[in-house]
Amino acid sequence: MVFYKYQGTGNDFVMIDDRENKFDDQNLDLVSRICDRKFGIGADGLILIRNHRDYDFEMIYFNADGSQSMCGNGARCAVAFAGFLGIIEDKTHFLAIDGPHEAVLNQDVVELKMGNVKGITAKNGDSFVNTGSPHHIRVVEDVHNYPVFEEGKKIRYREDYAPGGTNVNFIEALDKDEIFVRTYERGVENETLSCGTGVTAAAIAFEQEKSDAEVKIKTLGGNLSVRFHRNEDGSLDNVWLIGPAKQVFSGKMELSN
Ligand SMILES: N[C@@H](CCC[C@H](N)C(=O)O)C(=O)O
Repeated sequence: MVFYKYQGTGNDFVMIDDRENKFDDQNLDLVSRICDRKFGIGADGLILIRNHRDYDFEMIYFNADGSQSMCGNGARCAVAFAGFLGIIEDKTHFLAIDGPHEAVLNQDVVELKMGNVKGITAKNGDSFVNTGSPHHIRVVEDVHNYPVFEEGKKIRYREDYAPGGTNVNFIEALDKDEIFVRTYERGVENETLSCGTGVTAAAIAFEQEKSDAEVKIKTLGGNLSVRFHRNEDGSLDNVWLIGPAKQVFSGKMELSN
């Protein structure tokens, strides 16, 4: 089977054109073997692109361990891949696990419209925001030297997030509209270089004053930006995640069960 590898600010994905529905999406062991960095291709996640009657395409996303959720960087990469396959031109309307999304593709840059967000839940000085995937957010002083893996793992498995768990983001303010974000991702069970739903949640938790905001984000894997509109009841719409998505290589894999 032919596969492609994409990365969106260092969050990397195996991409498969599965418009003929040949990939067994119930075989989660196969997904985790493909994503294994020593015994497989290696990636934070695997994405299938499938046909859908009402949309340009459907994105089926798996974390490296085979679990499923919404993936912002993965969706940006899926849009770039759909452009590469000729399924879309510069604008698209596609379906993901959390519902429909719009996106605009401009060379390597993808602007992705996220789902509406209910609001922010206070968590003892930290925050929680669901942007299609669950995200705990903590503001720290020196994010580069913060023990993201150790602290992230503790929060990920906390009882208040059981049984599903949560992703965990640590953020440092760099300027009035700029933050650095590091994320521990559930389903990868490690820090990734960037997390799209995570930086979106972090931007929403960070910028609580303005009704229309744009936040610049730095991650270990590159730069993103997030803009959104906050309604009077605290809910958010017109939430956009913007950044690069690139094909890095392609190859052929043997599919053995
Ligand atoms: N890397 C992703 C998030 C993927 C899903 C997450 N690990 C979860 O299980 O909630 C992103 O870019 O949003």
